[in-house]
Amino acid sequence: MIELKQLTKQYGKPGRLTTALSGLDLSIQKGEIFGVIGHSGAGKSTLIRCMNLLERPTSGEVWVNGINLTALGKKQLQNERRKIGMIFQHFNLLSSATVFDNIAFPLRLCNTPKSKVEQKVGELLALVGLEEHRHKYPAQLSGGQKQRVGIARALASDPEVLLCDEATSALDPQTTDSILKLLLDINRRFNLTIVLITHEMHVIQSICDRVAVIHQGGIVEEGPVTEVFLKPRHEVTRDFIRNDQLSDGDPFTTLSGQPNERTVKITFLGAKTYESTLSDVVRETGVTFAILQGTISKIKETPYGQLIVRFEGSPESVNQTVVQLQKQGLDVEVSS
Ligand SMILES: Nc1ncnc2c1ncn2[C@@H]1O[C@H](COP(=O)(O)OP(=O)(O)OP(=O)(O)O)[C@@H](O)[C@H]1O
Repeated sequence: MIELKQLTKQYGKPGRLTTALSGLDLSIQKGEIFGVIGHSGAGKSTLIRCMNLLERPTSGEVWVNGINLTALGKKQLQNERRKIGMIFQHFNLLSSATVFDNIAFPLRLCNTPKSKVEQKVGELLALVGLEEHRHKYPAQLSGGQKQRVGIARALASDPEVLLCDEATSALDPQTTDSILKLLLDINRRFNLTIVLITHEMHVIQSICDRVAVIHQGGIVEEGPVTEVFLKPRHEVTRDFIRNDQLSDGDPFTTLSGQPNERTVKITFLGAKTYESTLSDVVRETGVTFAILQGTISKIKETPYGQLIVRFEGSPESVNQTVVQLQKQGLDVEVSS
């Protein structure tokens, strides 16, 4: 659906160049919600703005729906851009236009008949839950309502892709969740491909199917959110997860065990999260355990659990416990 090939973007003049993206490759499938996470300055905004050529890459190609946007002339690019909606952190609404007129703007731009504009904007207002606010101006709306207008406006031209540039970063946690829910609903109803950039792991965890971690203009880790979130490989990814869980130290890496103790990290995914595997196995092997840290939560709709426990028992019975847990399909990592 979206293919970025060897994308490079440099700003500035020769001799004083900043490289925002360096030879980045990325592939996003139709109908998925794809998140890009990275720290400030990593290149997120540049990346998402290159996807509709709001920002022209210095080199490389941007393919959307089988069309190489980077090779198109002005007119053709304008046509293709209509299929790519975008929403922004600060909403970018026209302050002197009503909610209705903001949403109608892209339709009027391409000379849509008045009755069709009325009908389409009416449908979009219902979709984003703003029917009662159609005559208000942006200044009379809350942040969440403004973003709903932004979403409705982005959907007016029936796009195939929706790009979200830090769309919830200016909102409080509750409003963020309601906007994320709306995006998920739109994704499912219309099979709309959604690409979002964020610096918040919570956003990725709530609605994304896959995630890429961007650092210094390149992708350092990429995969299904369940994999990247539960088994982060890159230090930057681990950083995001640690900060998100507000943990002030990981007992898995900071505690050293006694000879008859072993610290292990057990990861439960899906239905296994709610099964009694751990207590069944230790009852059999005679090992005792203390829970040092634990989380049970969801990644999108998939439940998961992660426990850091200290097993105590003979080395043989502890080893047997680990093997048994793995046999039951749990992911068990033993601290070295
Ligand atoms: N118009 C510009 N001119 C010069 N340098 C720029 C421009 N836009 C971005 N940069 C630089 O490119 C790099 C990537 O910036 P970008 O805004 O894409 O990062 P980001 O991950 O979106 O950061 P943030 O989360 O702070 O918005 C940074 O070093 C930034 O200073």
